[in-house]
Amino acid sequence: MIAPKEQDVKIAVEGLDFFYGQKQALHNITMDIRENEVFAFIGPSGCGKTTFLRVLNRMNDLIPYTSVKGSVRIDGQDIYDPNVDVVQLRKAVGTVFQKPNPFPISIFDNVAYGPKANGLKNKQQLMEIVEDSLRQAALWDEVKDRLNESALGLSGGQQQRLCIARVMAVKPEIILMDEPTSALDPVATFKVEELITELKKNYTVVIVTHNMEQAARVSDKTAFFLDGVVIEADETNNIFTNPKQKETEDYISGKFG
Ligand SMILES: Nc1ncnc2c1ncn2[C@@H]1O[C@H](COP(=O)(O)OP(=O)(O)OP(=O)(O)O)[C@@H](O)[C@H]1O
Repeated sequence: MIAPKEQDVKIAVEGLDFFYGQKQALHNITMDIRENEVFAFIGPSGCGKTTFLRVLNRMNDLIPYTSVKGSVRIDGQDIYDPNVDVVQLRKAVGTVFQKPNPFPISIFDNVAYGPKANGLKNKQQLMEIVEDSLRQAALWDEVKDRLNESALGLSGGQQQRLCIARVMAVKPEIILMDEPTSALDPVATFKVEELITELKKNYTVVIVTHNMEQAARVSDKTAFFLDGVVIEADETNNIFTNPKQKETEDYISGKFG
């Protein structure tokens, strides 16, 4: 019998320590995230989930007094190498934030913003990218007749899918999502969760969530963080049904958090 092909490692983190000034927020994290997988980070407030997500596209560089030890490789390349072009890195590794943050311009211009900033002027090509990105974000049918209207007129759930389309438009390889549904109602949350499952066909998705049911629904792998340490990372099913560590079991059974 031929063994199924192992998915390629997309993000390889090794011995990662992270500091805000003197304060160490992440301790010796080693983790592989594979291509076309949805990887969820769970854990109580302040345990370092967002900090670690931001390590993956050097967003923490924007905060002074931070420092990193260890390595993060994407497709084998160390992203903390001084020669890395951070702007290119953040295009390849896009972020969707907790609160939808569309620009106060039209729906079309929101999605076209990145490609235009990269120098694309051809109207036909821009239109194709906008349509394609909105389709991938499962928003096209809802907005195709109002592309020139302000994005601020969309519902919260539509705005979040617009922000996902905006990330898609610059053709990333990895999408980081920091509690992407925490500001959304259950129907909008369901749509974004469906979308995440669809996105993994073409992208690697890393998601921070407070919602354990959400992690169980959308992710292939889950890492449980506690006080800046990854206590356990495994297939999501194992984490929720057969955790190896007592801390994980206590957390998922609601004993703390
Ligand atoms: N800009 C900052 N400066 C100093 N310390 C920070 C900063 N941001 C986060 N921290 C600290 O780093 C630790 C990890 O925070 P982080 O936001 O990564 O946790 P989290 O698990 O994402 O929390 P939450 O679930 O509440 O968003 C916390 O102790 C936090 O206070």
